[in-house]
Amino acid sequence: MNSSIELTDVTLDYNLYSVRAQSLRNTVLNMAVGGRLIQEGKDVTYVRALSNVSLKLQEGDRLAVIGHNGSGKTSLLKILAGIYSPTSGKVDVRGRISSMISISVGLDIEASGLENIRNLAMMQMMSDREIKKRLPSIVEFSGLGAFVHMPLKTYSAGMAARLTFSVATQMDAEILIMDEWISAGDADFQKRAADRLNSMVDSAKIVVLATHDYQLAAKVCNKVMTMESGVPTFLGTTEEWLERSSAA
Ligand SMILES: Nc1ncnc2c1ncn2[C@@H]1O[C@H](COP(=O)(O)OP(=O)(O)OP(=O)(O)O)[C@@H](O)[C@H]1O
Repeated sequence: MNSSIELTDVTLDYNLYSVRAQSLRNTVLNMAVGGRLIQEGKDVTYVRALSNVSLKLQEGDRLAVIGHNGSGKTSLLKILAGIYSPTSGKVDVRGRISSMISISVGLDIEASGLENIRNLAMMQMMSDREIKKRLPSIVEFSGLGAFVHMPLKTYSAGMAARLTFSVATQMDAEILIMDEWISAGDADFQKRAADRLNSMVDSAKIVVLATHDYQLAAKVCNKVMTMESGVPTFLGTTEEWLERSSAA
């Protein structure tokens, strides 16, 4: 089966259960940073993080999603990864997805590194057989050694990052969804992490990468989508985008 992504008029609202708009009286409700705050009566009741986003990607496409803080990049990736359903519109994603956005959500600080690796792998939809097969290489790549038997609460931030990265990048993804180019661990680990990410990007059929880094976008991606307040402001090839940016 061919991998593909098709979004049609996708809108995503986050309900806020009413935030008194009076406290926002002196601020402009909709600014360049963040999604659109939607007001009903006196209260702000939801944030429109994505507004009528349509997108078609096929095998070979590497899309960079670029925008200010709060413009909707992560929300879009979460929709693609199936973490959120859209408020309206249609999402059709075909292919095995590896998403490197929400993986650390499933960490259990009381459990050992090894138990956490198993849990995270299960959340990545790996089968028991696959986990068993891949466990040694996940542990080896993490470089955590005997620490994999210790509870996660004894880990430094960098050690925990090594663990999640090692699991997230162990799958053969057809569709790779990334929120920023992950840089985990110390200098030595970062070099190995970059090599692994590069090879994942090479072998994935479709890549979607949210980034603030224009150079990285131009290097890795053949398509670019820019976003402002949840609205796509440009969608085209990287060459077109570079031409526009240099003309602007
Ligand atoms: N759980 C939530 N509840 C309410 N609003 C949210 C929630 N998550 C995100 N938002 C809002 O949705 C909008 C889009 O956020 P999103 O995280 O998608 O932006 P982003 O482009 O990824 O930002 P950044 O570059 O800072 O990571 C923002 O206005 C944000 O305040």
